[in-house]
Amino acid sequence: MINKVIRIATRKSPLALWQAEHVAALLESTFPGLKTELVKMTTQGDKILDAPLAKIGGKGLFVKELEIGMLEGAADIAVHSMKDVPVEFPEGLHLGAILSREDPTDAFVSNRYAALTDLPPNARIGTSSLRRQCQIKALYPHAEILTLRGNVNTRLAKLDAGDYDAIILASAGLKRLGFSERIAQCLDTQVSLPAIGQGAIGIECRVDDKELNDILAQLHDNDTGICVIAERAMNARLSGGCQVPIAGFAEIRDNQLFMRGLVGSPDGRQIYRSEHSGKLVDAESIGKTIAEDLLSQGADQVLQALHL
Ligand SMILES: NCc1[nH]cc(CCC(=O)O)c1CC(=O)O
Repeated sequence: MINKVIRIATRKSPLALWQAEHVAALLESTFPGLKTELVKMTTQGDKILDAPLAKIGGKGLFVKELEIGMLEGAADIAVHSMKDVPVEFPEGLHLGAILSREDPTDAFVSNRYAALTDLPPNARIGTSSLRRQCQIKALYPHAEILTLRGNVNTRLAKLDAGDYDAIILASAGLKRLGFSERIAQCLDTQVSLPAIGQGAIGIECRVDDKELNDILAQLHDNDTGICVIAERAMNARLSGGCQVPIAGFAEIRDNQLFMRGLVGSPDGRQIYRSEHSGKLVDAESIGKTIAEDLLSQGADQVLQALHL
């Protein structure tokens, strides 16, 4: 019996609440006696809905307020989509656990077309992700990419209102919220390489809370953790947030780590790719090697142009 209440900081979007409630249920079922409480917060990323995230600073917009909550003692843990978590943590905080990954792919969602390849050349596609934009434009240079912000439910409503021929969203978010039937096609990772950490949920906590860290360690999924380490090592070397056209996706096959990375220009005209594999214990160096490889191909120029 653990007599303890864990206060979980979360954003208020339906997906954030689903993820926080998922962690609450996991904790309560794994540790009899343990109770949880949700501490609902609003982040900068939730407030600024009219600008593409890339233009308003990107990094950490969805996590900062939750981190301050933990440092000030208003909450014990914060539940995040790993995709939204910057590679550097504030002093005193770290990841206590990463949960097993949900479907990492991007989803093609449309009310008129069954697959990306069915779209007419000048189709209107909704996404505010430069990573998705870059990969779609590389394949379909005539596609028109239109801004699409807001939470998953809002984005589906905008599609239904007829603003777009199709939209691209993370499959994981749609599946978690019960919208699997809205997915026309899960895009192959060769077509749309996912974002670093996509589909994985991370639990952040204070470094110094030993009892809490021991509890969280039991929820940790080792394989997902290794893949996310490799992906984030690539991102650290490229100093990219989730709002730059960077993709990175690691998988474990036959006890080997296999990873692919990509950097491109938003218009899809330049696209650099790299892949490496190796031992699981070398996850971090595999991610870093991919980053070095991309930089040596010319990715640094693409990234610099975006940071101006
Ligand atoms: N940037 C917002 C965000 N952060 C995490 C997810 C999806 C869930 C996940 O990747 O775990 C989404 C929505 C989306 O990209 O469609």
